[in-house]
Amino acid sequence: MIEALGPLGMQWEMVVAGAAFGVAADDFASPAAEVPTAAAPGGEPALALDGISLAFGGVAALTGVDLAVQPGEIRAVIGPNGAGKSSLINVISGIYRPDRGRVRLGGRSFAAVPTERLARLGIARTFQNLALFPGLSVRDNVAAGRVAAGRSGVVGQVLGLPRARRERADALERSLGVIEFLHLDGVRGRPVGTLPYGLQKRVELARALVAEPRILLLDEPMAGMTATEKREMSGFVRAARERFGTTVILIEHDIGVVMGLSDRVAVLDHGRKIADGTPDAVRADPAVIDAYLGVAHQDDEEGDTRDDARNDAGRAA
Ligand SMILES: Nc1ncnc2c1ncn2[C@@H]1O[C@H](COP(=O)(O)OP(=O)(O)OP(=O)(O)O)[C@@H](O)[C@H]1O
Repeated sequence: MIEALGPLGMQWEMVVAGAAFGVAADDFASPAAEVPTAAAPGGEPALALDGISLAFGGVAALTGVDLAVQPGEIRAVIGPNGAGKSSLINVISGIYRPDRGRVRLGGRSFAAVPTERLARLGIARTFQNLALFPGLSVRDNVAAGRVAAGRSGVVGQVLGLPRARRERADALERSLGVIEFLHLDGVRGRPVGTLPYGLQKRVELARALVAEPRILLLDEPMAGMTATEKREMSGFVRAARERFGTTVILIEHDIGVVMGLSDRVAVLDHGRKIADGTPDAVRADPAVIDAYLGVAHQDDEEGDTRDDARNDAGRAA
């Protein structure tokens, strides 16, 4: 199957070079920031946040946020604009270092998650704004998601050493499996930039899944999609959880999608977690209704008729 694909040539080297710095930086992670946790067999969450606080200047983005996500759970984080959702996902993926609190992952506790080791910690993510290589094919974009899992390094890749060749073949084979799983076979040779937006978002999901992450962070996976595309995407996220046992944490503005897809929903407001429970419990929670109705009321006063998260959420509450 791999031979039939032909060589990827320079495109593959570009992908490898793009990912190389993250792999090399692994050696420089600060050991002081990482503490083994006491294992709690059977009860250890896939991911836990303990008392996370983060401020930008005088603005408190997150205040004392706790979150425990169980293995295999689909967990949404919602909240009005500016509630702290992106900050939370950026703390989990190591882009932001919290001022206080710790992140527990895979039996380790971190003051700051080492972002260059995300793949090895079993975390993959998608981005709010697409972060694909538009000129590369779907297949090569998806294969790029395997690069950080490789151990041959950029020199081995460029020199075509045996281990690098094996890793490359393995990456392509696994990519084809995920491409088939997400029904992207028909476009696998197409440059990603020529695909409709909804399909590009699906390619991003494929690139995250090919790393076989234990935890998948989805940052607004349905943004800009049509209702049909959102339904399809929800089905693929659910199928991914079922097939790979992946734990999914998603930020999503479409409350209808969130309520239909998630096992549990955490609600942020002004950087604090105000609710956390099943979709039905959260929908009926007076604190959530207050938070969203307050925002909706403010919008009315401003004459704001945007179909954004605040209005969606207000309707849902
Ligand atoms: N890099 C930054 N520099 C300064 N302030 C920031 C930064 N990132 C976030 N903030 C502030 O922190 C607060 C939380 O922002 P955050 O983007 O996490 O919220 P959000 O819930 O993701 O919002 P949205 O739904 O609009 O994306 C806001 O007041 C925001 O202005």
